Amino acid sequence: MNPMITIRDLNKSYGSKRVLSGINLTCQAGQIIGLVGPNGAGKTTCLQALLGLTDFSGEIDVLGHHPQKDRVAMLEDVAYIADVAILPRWLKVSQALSYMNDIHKNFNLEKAQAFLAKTNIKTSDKVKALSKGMITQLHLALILAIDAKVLVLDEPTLGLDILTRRQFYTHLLEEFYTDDKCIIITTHQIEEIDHILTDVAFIQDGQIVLAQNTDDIRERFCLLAVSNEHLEQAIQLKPLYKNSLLGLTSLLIDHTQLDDTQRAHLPTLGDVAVPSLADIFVGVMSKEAC
Ligand SMILES: Nc1ncnc2c1ncn2[C@@H]1O[C@H](COP(=O)(O)OP(=O)(O)OP(=O)(O)O)[C@@H](O)[C@H]1O
Repeated sequence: MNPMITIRDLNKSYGSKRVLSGINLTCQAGQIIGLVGPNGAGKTTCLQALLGLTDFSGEIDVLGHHPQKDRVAMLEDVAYIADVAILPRWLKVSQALSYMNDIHKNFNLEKAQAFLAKTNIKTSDKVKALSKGMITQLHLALILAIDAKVLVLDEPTLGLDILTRRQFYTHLLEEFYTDDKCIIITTHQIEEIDHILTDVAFIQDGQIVLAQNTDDIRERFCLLAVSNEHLEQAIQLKPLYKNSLLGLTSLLIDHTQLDDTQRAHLPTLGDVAVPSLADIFVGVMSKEAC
């Protein structure tokens, strides 16, 4: 099956400043990819290139379209939520709904209304009377009601309270996602989407440093909790990251860096646990040598 999105050797500079270097990424139907990286890593720039919002060098194919040359055709099947939701302040919610219904052939009015019914937003409200979080909710209602094949979400829950953030991800899975679609999502709150991601791509200084299926990545790494007695031996395993608390040290270990004997020896040094994606992210991004 052809990927829905292919990015090959994507590079982007602003003046003399290189912000994306040799990015390669593919996205297949059914995948929910988390593009995760620290501030300024290049996440938004990468999504903007994908959406044809900025020029770039390299190759990008979205559903057979070039994002800049075939942008209009591409956008029929691609929906996008930017990290800043901007809607005209004078607009009424009812007008926003009918506008979307008129201009987008894949917009499902009932879906948007059902989403809004779970919020405090009334169709008679004007945008200027909504709080920041409510404007984000309205924006999400409008975008998630588009029956798009590809959904691109840049920090979609920024500014939402925790209940609404959870509701959003439940809604995303139950009402939007099907296995013939793909979703790319950036967030700083990786622990909140840990359970919905099929894949992650960690980006740092404009480069993908790790891209892997989430099941494989959880098998690849482990968290080893050791007491001081075994610490010296455990450090020989070249952990990516260590964190000491109350006499126990947690070490993030990459199994691929160990031989069979070292792997077998791990449980004799301490408790071995499956790390969260946030643990792995911190370990991989950490520049501190152990
Ligand atoms: N229009 C621009 N002109 C010049 N530099 C820019 C521009 N937009 C982004 N950059 C730079 O590109 C780099 C990547 O920015 P980008 O917004 O893609 O990062 P990000 O990973 O989305 O960060 P954050 O998590 O903080 O939103 C940063 O160093 C930023 O300063």
